[in-house]
Amino acid sequence: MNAHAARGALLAVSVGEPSGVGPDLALLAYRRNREAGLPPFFLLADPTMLASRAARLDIDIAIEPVETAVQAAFVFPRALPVLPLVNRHVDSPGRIEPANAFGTVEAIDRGVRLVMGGEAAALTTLPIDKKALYDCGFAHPGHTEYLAALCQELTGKQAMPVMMLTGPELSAVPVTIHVPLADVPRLLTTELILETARIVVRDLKERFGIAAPRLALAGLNPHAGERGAIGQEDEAVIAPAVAILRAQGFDAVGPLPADTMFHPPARARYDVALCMYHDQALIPAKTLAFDETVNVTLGLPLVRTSPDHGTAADIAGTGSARPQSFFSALRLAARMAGLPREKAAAS
Ligand SMILES: NC(=O)c1ccc[n+]([C@@H]2O[C@H](COP(=O)([O-])OP(=O)(O)OC[C@H]3O[C@@H](n4cnc5c(N)ncnc54)[C@H](O)[C@@H]3O)[C@@H](O)[C@H]2O)c1
Ligand SMILES: N[C@H](C(=O)O)[C@H](O)COP(=O)(O)O
Repeated sequence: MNAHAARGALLAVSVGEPSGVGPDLALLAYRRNREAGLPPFFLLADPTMLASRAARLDIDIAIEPVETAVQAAFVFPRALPVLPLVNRHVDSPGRIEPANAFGTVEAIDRGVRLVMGGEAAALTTLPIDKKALYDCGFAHPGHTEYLAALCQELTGKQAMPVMMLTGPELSAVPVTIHVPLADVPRLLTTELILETARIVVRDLKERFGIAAPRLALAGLNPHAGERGAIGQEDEAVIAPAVAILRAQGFDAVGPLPADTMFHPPARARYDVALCMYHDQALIPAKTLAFDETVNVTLGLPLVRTSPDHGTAADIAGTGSARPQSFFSALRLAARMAGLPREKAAAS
C-alpha cells in the first residue's frame, strides 16, 4: 500500500503510554517474533525506559539504539532496534508521569513522518492514555484524528480518517468516533454516513481485496426508531444514506436494529457493520474477539494498525498482558503494506 516505501523498509511501532502495557508488548513481540511469525519492526521509544521495563519483566533480549530506520533492518536479526526519542520517558508502569506525554506524541509524529517519507512500510501504534495527552496540550481526540491531521500537514490534502475494528468474527466502523454520546445526534448527518461508507468500500476493495463489500448500517435508536415512534434519526438521516448508497450501486442495507445485527447469522450477511457511535461498534468487536481484533485506520495515505485494547495500566509491568491483539496488528500492517511474505514472516 505504501508504494513509496524503500525496499526492505520495516514496520515502525510507536511505544505509546509508558504507564501502560505498550513497552511490555513491544518487548514480548521481539522475544517471540520467530515463533509468532511476526514481521520485523523497529520501535520509536526511549531505550533506557525500555531496558528498565525489560529488567522489571525479566525479558532478556538485546535492545539496540539505531540512528535511522534503514539501520534498523540490519539490527533486527540480533537485537530490538530502537529509534530513540528526543523527549525522554521514565519507566512508570501503572502511574501517569505528565512529562512522558511529549515523548508519546513524538513517537507517533515521527512514525507518521517515516512512513510518509518511505523509510518505514507502515505504522503500528501502541496504546496512548488520551487524558494524559490532553492534559499536556494534545489537541486531538485520539490517534485516528491526529494521524489525519499529520497526513494533511504532510500532503496538503484533506484526509478523512475512518476507524475500523476488524477481527475474525466482525469488522465494525463507528461513523462518529471520539465524541460524547450526547453530541452524536447532532453530528450524525447523511453526508457523514455517505462519506464514511465510500471510504470503507474503497479501502475494503483496495486494501482488503473484497471485490464488492457488503455494508450493514445500524440504526441509532432502539428498534431502529420503531418507524419514527422512538427517535427520528433512523428515518431522517440514516435511511436516506442507505437509499443513496443503493442507488449508486453499493451493496448496503439498513438502518438495522443494532441489537439484532451482531449474532452469527446476521453477521454472515455483511462484510462490515457501519455503526453510528463508538460503543455501538466497539462493544461487539471487543466482546467477540478482544484478543485478536485490530484497530485499523482507513481513508489515509498510510497504513496504520493498533491493538484493539487500551493502555491496561492496571497490569503494566506485571507480565500478564496478552499480546495477541498487538501481534495481529503487526501482521495486518505487514499484509496491508504489501510486505513480501519473507518480510512479513519471521526473519
Ligand atoms: N489505541 C489506543 O491508543 C487506545 C485504545 C483504547 C483505549 N485507549 C486508552 O487506554 C486507557 C484505558 O482504557 P480502558 O481502561 O477503557 O481499556 P483497556 O483496554 O486499557 O483496559 C480494559 C481492561 O482490559 C484489560 N486489558 C486490556 N488489554 C489487555 C491485554 N493486552 N492483556 C490483558 N488484559 C488486558 C485491562 O487490564 C483492563 O482490565 C484510556 O486512557 C483510553 O483512552 C487507548
Ligand atoms: N476508540 C478506540 C478504542 O476504544 O479502542 C481507541 O480509543 C483508539 O483510538 P485511536 O486509535 O484513535 O487512538
